[in-house]
Amino acid sequence: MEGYPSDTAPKAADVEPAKDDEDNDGDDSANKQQTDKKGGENIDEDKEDPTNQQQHLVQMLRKRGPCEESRRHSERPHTFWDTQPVPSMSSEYSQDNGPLDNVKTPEDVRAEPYPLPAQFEWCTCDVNDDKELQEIYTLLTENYVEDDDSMFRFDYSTDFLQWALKPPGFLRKWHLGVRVKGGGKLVGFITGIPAHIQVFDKLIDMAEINFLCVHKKLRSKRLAPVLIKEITRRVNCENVWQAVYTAGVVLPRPVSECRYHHRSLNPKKLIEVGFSHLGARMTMARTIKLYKVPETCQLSGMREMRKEDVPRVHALVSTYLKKFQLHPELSPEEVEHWMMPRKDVVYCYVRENEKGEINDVCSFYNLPSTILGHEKHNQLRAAYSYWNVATTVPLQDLMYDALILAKQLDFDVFNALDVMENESFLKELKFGIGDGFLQYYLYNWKCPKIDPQGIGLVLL
Ligand SMILES: CCCCCCCCCCCCCC(=O)SCCNC(=O)CCNC(=O)[C@H](O)C(C)(C)COP(=O)(O)OP(=O)(O)OC[C@H]1O[C@@H](n2cnc3c(N)ncnc32)[C@H](O)[C@@H]1OP(=O)(O)O
Repeated sequence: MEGYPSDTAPKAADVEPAKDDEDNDGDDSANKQQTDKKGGENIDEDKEDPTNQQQHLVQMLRKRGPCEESRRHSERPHTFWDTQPVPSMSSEYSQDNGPLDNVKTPEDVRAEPYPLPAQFEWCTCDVNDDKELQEIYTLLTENYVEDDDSMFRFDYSTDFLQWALKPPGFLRKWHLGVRVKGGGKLVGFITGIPAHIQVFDKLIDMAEINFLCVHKKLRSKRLAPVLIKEITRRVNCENVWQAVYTAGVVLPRPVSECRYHHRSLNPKKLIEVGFSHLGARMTMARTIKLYKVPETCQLSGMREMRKEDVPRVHALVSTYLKKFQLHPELSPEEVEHWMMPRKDVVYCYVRENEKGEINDVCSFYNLPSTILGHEKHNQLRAAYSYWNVATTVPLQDLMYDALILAKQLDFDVFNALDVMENESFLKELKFGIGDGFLQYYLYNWKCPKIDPQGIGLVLL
């Protein structure tokens, strides 16, 4: 997937902290609140109620819908997408749940790769080869998703790419590259990984498509449609006819429109680098205090997930995900792959009770961004909320510990989409709404539109 709130922006909106946020400044101690008030920083002195201001701003942002650029993008003709089996922008959402194309077999699939402009050639990338992995890393780190103002660019690490691209059953030929002819520089990339995705009542073998990237010097030359057609061909050759993907841009046609929310962990740095801004009538000191979290977990029994936890974590996660209209059906091996902690890549914690039982689990992954052209800071350390299941405590309490753990790991910001049951904790835990959308898409599938709360899928 792509994870900036829209291709447009990773930046949190300038949301002033709500008054009740001030009253709940991280360690949730009543004593502390009193001290604060005594301490002379009279947070209630403003005539306008900041709670109302925040709600007003959130409502405005919600009403505004996709940013203007995305809207223009969606209203123009789509030379490529209009030829593909995706619902058109103008049609009503379907009440059915099924494929758009006629049923085909791999024998119907074109045998030869699609032609590329003369100076380029296809390559199948080998992420087990350090040199090739480094080439992919360089292409992405220099050319992948940026915010609208080109202040930040995703910086997926090589370890992250290995993890993202080699789940159980991965196919090397779905790691597709474009090189300058003669084994030259890698200039284009797109990947698929296999997944079983449930959409309403149907379970479908799909490809999850990600990491579409064309070198900056080769933009707007219609290379992306060729990459998409060739990955489609390679996926179809395996008798797979549907795909799921996310993007910041609006294309024909989202099955769901979700939003990122951001929780500052290191507000000073976030403000210094322009990710967020000091709210009106806020000082840096008050902002730092507002976002302070305790040093240690507040729930008892929180510990890192271990290999022997896999069966139980699988049971918890797979039962939980069934609630959502769009979700992956994960095998125990997939849960092990996606959730076992990997340093600097993915973090997963379980809550074990006195009887040694595990009933709650939270996880987040590490996706930093390069900060472009900043003299003091060059990397933004962002944790992204992943699979979280709370059965013995409120989800909010579990996620509060996730924030604490992310802070211990020195993350600057904790990002979460409004998918699954995340709305239940976003406001209380002082997340600010992002300024863009993340669109979810299905390829060769029509179905009713799904609310963010019906989405049980997080793509990397
Ligand atoms: C069954 C199996 C199916 C498998 C496939 C399922 C589909 C998978 C689909 C891919 C899922 C990817 C999931 C992710 O990885 S989302 C991440 C996308 N990557 C980036 O944003 C990185 C930075 N940007 C770039 O590298 C380039 O700008 C890209 C490569 C994005 C476009 O290159 P360029 O800027 O040089 O443009 P062009 O002249 O070659 O081509 C223009 C055409 O491309 C359409 N376009 C632009 N952006 C996207 C986009 N994000 N998804 C789909 N289509 C996109 C655009 O609307 C236009 O078509 P049309 O509007 O005229 O019709």
